Amino acid sequence: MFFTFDGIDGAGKSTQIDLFCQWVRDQGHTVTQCRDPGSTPLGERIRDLLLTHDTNVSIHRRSEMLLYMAARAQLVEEVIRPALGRGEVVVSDRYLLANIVYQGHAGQLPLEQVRAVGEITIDDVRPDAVYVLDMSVEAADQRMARERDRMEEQGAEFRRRLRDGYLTEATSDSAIHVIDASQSIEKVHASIVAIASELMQRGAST
Ligand SMILES: Nc1ncnc2c1ncn2[C@@H]1O[C@H](COP(=O)(O)OP(=O)(O)OP(=O)(O)O)[C@@H](O)[C@H]1O
Ligand SMILES: Cc1cn([C@H]2C[C@H](O)[C@@H](COP(=O)(O)O)O2)c(=O)[nH]c1=O
Repeated sequence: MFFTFDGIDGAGKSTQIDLFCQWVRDQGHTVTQCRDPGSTPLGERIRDLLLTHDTNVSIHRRSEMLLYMAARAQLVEEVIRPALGRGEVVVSDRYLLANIVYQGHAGQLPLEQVRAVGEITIDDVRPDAVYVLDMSVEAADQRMARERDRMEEQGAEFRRRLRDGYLTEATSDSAIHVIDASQSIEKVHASIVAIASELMQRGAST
């Protein structure tokens, strides 16, 4: 099975992914954990380009969208598809939804273009569940007591469009589960596990 985690920066993705991967292992499964962009040599180079502050490198929003897409195409072919083929559970820190929301809804590129290129990158490798960790921008900001990367520096208005974008996408895609990330770490984990348990049981019985 394939699970992805997404949401605005600071909502607690890393914390929940670690807990979730451990829970999946405790159920007796082998887990392949990856991040988008990243987790391949090409993807990690692209990640560096996209997230590092470098005044000598300007990145237009369309170039940004395509760089994220290229990293993901490589991730699918080098990591995700092979792991699913081996029968492993794949857990990805972000995936196509982030492209649609960051570069489409918040970056204001035409959504139909982002979706169309996105379909090329994933080549039918779709998550069984997409967890969107949702909380107010102000509360997430308070959790981000660390140095911000290039994407995280885009201001409150951009971040508000991100949150709205995630919530909008969730209304039309039944694979997306919006989780109230303002709850305690344990409660957020329990909500995530409840959904995964049901999906895994359903998968085992078909
Ligand atoms: N439910 C929670 N309640 C209170 N604090 C939390 C909760 N979840 C995470 N935190 C804290 O908030 C901070 C940010 O968490 P984390 O690094 O998991 O989120 P993130 O910034 O979304 O992740 P990423 O680095 O993948 O973008 C950390 O200090 C973490 O301990
Ligand atoms: C996949 C993807 C990601 N982003 C943004 C979202 C984050 O700000 C960074 C990734 O870093 P994190 O460790 O996952 O927080 O990149 C994006 O803008 N578009 C994408 O497709």
